[in-house]
Amino acid sequence: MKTSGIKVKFSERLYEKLQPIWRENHNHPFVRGIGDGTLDQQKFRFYMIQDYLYLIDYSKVFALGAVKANDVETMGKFASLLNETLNFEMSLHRQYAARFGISEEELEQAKPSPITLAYTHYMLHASQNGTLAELIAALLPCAWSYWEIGKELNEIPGASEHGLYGDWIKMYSSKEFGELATWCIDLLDEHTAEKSERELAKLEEIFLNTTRYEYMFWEMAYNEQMWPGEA
Ligand SMILES: Cc1ncc(CO)c(N)n1
Repeated sequence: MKTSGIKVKFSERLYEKLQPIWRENHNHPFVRGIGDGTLDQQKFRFYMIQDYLYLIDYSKVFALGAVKANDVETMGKFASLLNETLNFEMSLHRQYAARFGISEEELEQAKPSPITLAYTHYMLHASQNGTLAELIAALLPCAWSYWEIGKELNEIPGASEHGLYGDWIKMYSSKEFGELATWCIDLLDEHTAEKSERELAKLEEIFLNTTRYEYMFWEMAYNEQMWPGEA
């Protein structure tokens, strides 16, 4: 039996599915507040600390990617992503922390909120127990959704020049960050080209779960949500 010759890239299929969640991200008061500069600084401070903790575990997913990769080129890419996250992206957080009077030590010793913990543990679980494709499906929404948000906010006149939030917008709309996101998208497409529908369905579920966690992270930050009974 002949089937249609046109094969949709897996990332294109995911792009369709993630639309409703991304729309919620872009409309979220936290994201809008970064864009128009009205976000409460206290909420941003809370977010920065939680995001730093998040990125520590996210970096470990890249390290696991290097372990699971089957060729030197992919290993090298994961090594670059690990380096970029620890030494480029996270330096943004360290700079913001310094502006808020938070030491690096305090940053690392902060406690993760329930959502931070749930999201990072879900990603680490999928990465440790799954295939390389599952690992990439788990990590992709992070880079991809931030790049989209960064680009969108960068379109707002003056937003990237804002005294506090401008640097955040510059980071996530930057060419370097975009390359990181694009590389993850391409890698997922490469690793899913030959997969069965059953495997793709599993990857889609993982991808959509971390996409949902991205939304929940904005919500958590906006509400400065810690454990019940804790400030
Ligand atoms: C929660 C979260 N998702 C994505 C990114 C982008 O790396 C980030 N810094 N934090």
